[in-house]
Amino acid sequence: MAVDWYTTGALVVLAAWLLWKYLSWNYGYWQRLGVPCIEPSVPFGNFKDLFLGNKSPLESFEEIHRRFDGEPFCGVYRLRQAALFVRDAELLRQMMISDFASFHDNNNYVNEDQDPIFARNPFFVKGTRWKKSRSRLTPSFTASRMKPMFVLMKEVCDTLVRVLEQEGPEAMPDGLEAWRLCMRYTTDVVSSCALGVTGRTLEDKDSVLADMCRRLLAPTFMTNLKIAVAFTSPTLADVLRIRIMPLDVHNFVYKWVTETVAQREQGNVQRKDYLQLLVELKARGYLDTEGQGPVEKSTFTDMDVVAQVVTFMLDGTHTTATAMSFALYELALHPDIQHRLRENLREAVDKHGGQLGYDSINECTYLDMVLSEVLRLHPPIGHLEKKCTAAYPMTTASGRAFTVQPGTAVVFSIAGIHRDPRYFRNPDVFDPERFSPDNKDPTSMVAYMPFGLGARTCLGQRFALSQVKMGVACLVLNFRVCTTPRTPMPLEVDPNSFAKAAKGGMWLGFQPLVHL
Ligand code: HEM
Repeated sequence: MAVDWYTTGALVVLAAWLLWKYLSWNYGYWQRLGVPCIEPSVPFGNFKDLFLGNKSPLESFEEIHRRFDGEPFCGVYRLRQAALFVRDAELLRQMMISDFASFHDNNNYVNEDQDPIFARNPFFVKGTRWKKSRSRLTPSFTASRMKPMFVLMKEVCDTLVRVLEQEGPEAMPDGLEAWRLCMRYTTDVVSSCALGVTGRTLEDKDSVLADMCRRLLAPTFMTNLKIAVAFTSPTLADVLRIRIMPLDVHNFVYKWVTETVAQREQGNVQRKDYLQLLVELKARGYLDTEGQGPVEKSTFTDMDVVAQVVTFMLDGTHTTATAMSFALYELALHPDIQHRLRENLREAVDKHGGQLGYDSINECTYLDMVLSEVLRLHPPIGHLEKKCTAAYPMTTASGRAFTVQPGTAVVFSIAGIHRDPRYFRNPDVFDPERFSPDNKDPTSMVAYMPFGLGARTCLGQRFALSQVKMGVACLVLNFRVCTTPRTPMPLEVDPNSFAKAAKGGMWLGFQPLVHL
């Protein structure tokens, strides 16, 4: 049969044109509403560098925040999806706190069949299911339930010091990669506080547990790509059967947690840890709210227990290891601040019988100031994405009214707001004094949101701060943290990182202090 080249050519051109039309048909959306936006390009919209793996999500969103200087919000396109990008801290508070009913869902998606564990993480749960899950878990994170965990954290801190006394000097002149070190610490703290088991990842950095925790949300180009596709187009994610958690990691954690639960149930073992609360929740269907409100009974399965342990393992290790390693980095770069912190910590510890723990940590205001500034300059979660759940009227800067339609993604850059000179003077400078109780500027405090804002604010904030403060305090009290020839200066963000990470690693030296 003779090939009709004209017809074939015409069909190819038509198919290409239809594809181009399909990918770009939404690109006039913001212009039509009079919302300022950047010209998008097929097929990536305004996120070409993110999809090609040249920039991390944190940097991509921060860059857009900077580009729209003077605008309270703008429109962006990710692939074909039109999203409203909010740049104004007051407006964000209005939308996410006062008008929460219009934005109660996060703009994310995981397929429940492919990722049953992630699908139960409160971060991914939507609507009334989220409300139920949040109220079921909130009692596990009260201050009174956190206090006994300081004793467990201190045990891990002692191991950290012991291990570092051996590894630190051996690793010179390059020093140690601080994120991995902090990840070993946070993994051991979380294993101890959440599961009541000794993680031993500090003693054995190549342990299976350390590997599994790192891979729960492996910072790779493929992970970022899968997340970007799933968040932008759930239908495409379903068709491609996208799974975010690797299958071997899923199988490992499921077996590990259910076996531990069975041991507790059979042996009637009682411990004061998070898993015990979940076992109680599974048995009774509710947790004691310590007088905080009425209790509602619900079914809590083995998969629910596994999912909540993984939520703790994932959210409790990666973000906190990031915060802790950036704190050590800034302290290495600012020896004067490190010295002052050490003096303040010594005073607080002396005041409490030489014990590093709940009381001395809460006593040390300067530690709180340093950490607050670290979380401002280096928020581990650089941007957030919400979904409009009820039509929301707005007005452009030029006075034109429009409505944010249900289903529209509403995004904002925490990193961008935290470095916006409207809210923080000399925003790129590391200066803990901003958070001194006498200096706190109310305008800055409105814009400070490392743990998010509103009813969906981070559930583990108390635990996170306790864990990072204990880790930083024990290191500063026992070592001089310093830069080495391999320390990244200036620091470049790893384009594959989801939570902020330094490209090439965060190399730092730890010189043991002589205690007289
Ligand atoms: C420095 C460490 C951490 C940072 C910076 C951080 C930050 C955040 C942020 C920005 C959000 C989104 C809040 C929003 O949507 O407004 C969030 C949510 C969440 N975080 Fe954290 N987090 C940290 C540690 C932890 C820890 C240790 C846990 C658990 C033990 C945890 C559990 C959660 C959960 C369950 C949510 C979802 C809450 C919901 O949607 O209801 N986080 N976190």
